[in-house]
Amino acid sequence: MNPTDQRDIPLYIYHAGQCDPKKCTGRKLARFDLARLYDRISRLPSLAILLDPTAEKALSPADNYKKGIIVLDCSWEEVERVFPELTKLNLEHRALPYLLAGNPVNFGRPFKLNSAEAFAAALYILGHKEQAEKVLSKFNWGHSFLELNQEPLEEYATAKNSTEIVEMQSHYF
Ligand SMILES: C[S@@+](CC[C@H](N)C(=O)[O-])C[C@H]1O[C@@H](n2cnc3c(N)ncnc32)[C@H](O)[C@@H]1O
Repeated sequence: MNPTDQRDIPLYIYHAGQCDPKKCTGRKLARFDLARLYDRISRLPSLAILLDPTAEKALSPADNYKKGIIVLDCSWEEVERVFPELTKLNLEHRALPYLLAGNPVNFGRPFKLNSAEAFAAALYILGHKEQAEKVLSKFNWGHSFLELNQEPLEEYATAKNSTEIVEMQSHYF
């Protein structure tokens, strides 16, 4: 497990402008200064981790997160089109392991997390549990995400590497 670094990990959102601004969890995090919002790809910090549901490699505590974590806030219908466009950037693409959405839109659906849940899951796996809880505290469904996923999140946070995370997730299918 990573030694827990008490400093918050920088969180970035690339906002593709495809969702209802009133319901967008990424915009809400930016309003609370918990994440920084970008609407231009060129501004994204290089070498950061990009949470990409189409990535081949799973996020694990072995990943270097010092440059921050990026979420791409776009419509789920656009995911297959938009993520490949970002492969030209110098980012570390990582998928999250099996976890259930706790938000009312996709409640109980595996892998289909919203932006706030994706950040919280990554933070938890990387040993930044307090920051994960701070992110989720801004949403009235936030506790559901942690309750639904407590056991896998705790287990994933002990993994040595991506291969181990992939093995672990098979316990929850
Ligand atoms: C598709 S957007 C939808 C955002 C939603 N409209 C909202 O208001 O939060 C969710 C983003 O969270 C991240 N994400 C969600 N589930 C993921 C997974 N299983 N693996 C990696 N990233 C994931 C990705 O960056 C993805 O683009």
